[in-house]
Amino acid sequence: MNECILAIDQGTTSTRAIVFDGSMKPVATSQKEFTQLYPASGWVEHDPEDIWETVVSTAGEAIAKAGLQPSQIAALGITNQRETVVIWERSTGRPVHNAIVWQDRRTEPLCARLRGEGLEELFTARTGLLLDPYFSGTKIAWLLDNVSGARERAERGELLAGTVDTYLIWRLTGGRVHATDATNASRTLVFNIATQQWDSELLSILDIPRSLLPEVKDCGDDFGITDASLFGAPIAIRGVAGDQQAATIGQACFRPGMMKSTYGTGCFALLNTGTDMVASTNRLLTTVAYRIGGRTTYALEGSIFIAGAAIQWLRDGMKLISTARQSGELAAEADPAQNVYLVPAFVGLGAPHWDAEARGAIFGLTRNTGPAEFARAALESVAFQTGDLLEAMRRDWGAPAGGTVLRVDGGMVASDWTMQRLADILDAPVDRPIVLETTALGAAWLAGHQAGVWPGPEEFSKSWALERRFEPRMDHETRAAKLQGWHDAVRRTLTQS
Ligand SMILES: Nc1ncnc2c1ncn2[C@@H]1O[C@H](COP(=O)(O)OP(=O)(O)O)[C@@H](O)[C@H]1O
Ligand SMILES: O=P(O)(O)OC[C@H](O)CO
Repeated sequence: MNECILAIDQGTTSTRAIVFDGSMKPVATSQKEFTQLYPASGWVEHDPEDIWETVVSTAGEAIAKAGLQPSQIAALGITNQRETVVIWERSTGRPVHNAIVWQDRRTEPLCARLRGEGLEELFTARTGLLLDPYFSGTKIAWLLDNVSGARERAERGELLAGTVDTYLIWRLTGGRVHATDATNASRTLVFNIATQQWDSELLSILDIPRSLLPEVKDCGDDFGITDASLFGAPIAIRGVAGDQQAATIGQACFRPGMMKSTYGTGCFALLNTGTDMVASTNRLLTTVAYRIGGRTTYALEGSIFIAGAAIQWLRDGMKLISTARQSGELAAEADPAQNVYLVPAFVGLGAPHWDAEARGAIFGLTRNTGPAEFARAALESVAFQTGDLLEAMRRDWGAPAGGTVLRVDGGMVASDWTMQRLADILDAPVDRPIVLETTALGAAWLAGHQAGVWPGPEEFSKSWALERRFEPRMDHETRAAKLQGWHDAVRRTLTQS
């Protein structure tokens, strides 16, 4: 029986395709970066054609590297950068504009107007989100209002919209399937997470025609079959989830209280809250963790916009290092007596502050401050921000029975120094698994399970294996002093108190 699964992980800066064998191990990978477009300050776009090209080429390459015929792939799972939106022509598949990326801040004036009209509470109650430019809804509204003829064409039913998964499913199936999954839908600002339906009142506030939007399916479902001409044989698309939710699945966080944090460009921590839709009083998001067999599991999410991107800034902007790996080596040389704090609000601050107008700041510089202190401040900022998220989660949900254990993944967790500092600042163990491609693994599991060739959640959970646990080692006084310094730096960076 064919038990190999292909996963496509369409991320913010690159696309990865990974083939997993029947024992759920990655056997072949292909990765391609693509161009980031910054047409104006605070704007971030992707050319959908770039996204498409990297998906098709990496998928083909991964299948070939695995030494398989496409017909030997049991199913395809898709996971994707969330919130990023595309609008395209129903008849040709041609996008009417570049994709507007999750990091893009152009819709802050619209968000501010809606907040000013007192609508945030309504949006939060229905969607679990906040009125921040991060989410898809205001981006769709911007496209309809600013692309010539788009609104009229949308009203005539000529256009379709979707997050990146939806756009890929449309193209992979040769324009036959317009669908998304519940996790991606839950990031759009127009999806009611309690009823699991598009919300007509929110759609009307944002003036988005319902006909633009896809059908919302379970994460493991029938999303159609890829056009045979793409890979040489049709492949069934059986799993879809937003990348942070896929990582939650890949980390086997299936029980309430289990938590993962992914450190890529940004950092996203998700706490499984089971069937409880916990409303945050600490500015966290309530979101769909996964929907399997018609049953919705929820999560509390803390989203930080800059994590690894701060290391890219050290490398490409400041030119203090030539590889990301050097950041940890440099940080280890920093002077313990210097208290330098970086608040990486390069594109505003996400959870729990949600200050779109804040910008990055550095505090505590002296004549002795050098590259090592900058590197430590950048890496520590990731630990401090995670600490703020976990504190908010504790307030909203309480401490998990048996104490907090954080499962980590993403490019940055390669840094032992950062993981140790994370455990120290959190005062909690940090678990790094052997398989770090948890996002792709989560999508693969959804597809493999749905296709009936991979085991259920319990059996899958047993395959999760620890590579290293980082135990907290910092003394109480040092941690308390550092946290105080960090909170003081954040307070001075915020534009609103
Ligand atoms: N050894 C390291 N130390 C610190 N940061 C690292 C290290 N290796 C990679 N990174 C950071 O991790 C990020 C890449 O992680 P990845 O999970 O591939 O991101 P994404 O999926 O968001 O594109 C980059 O921002 C890079 O700066
Ligand atoms: O593509 P990543 O890994 O940077 O993840 C982006 C998130 O999905 C944004 O919400």
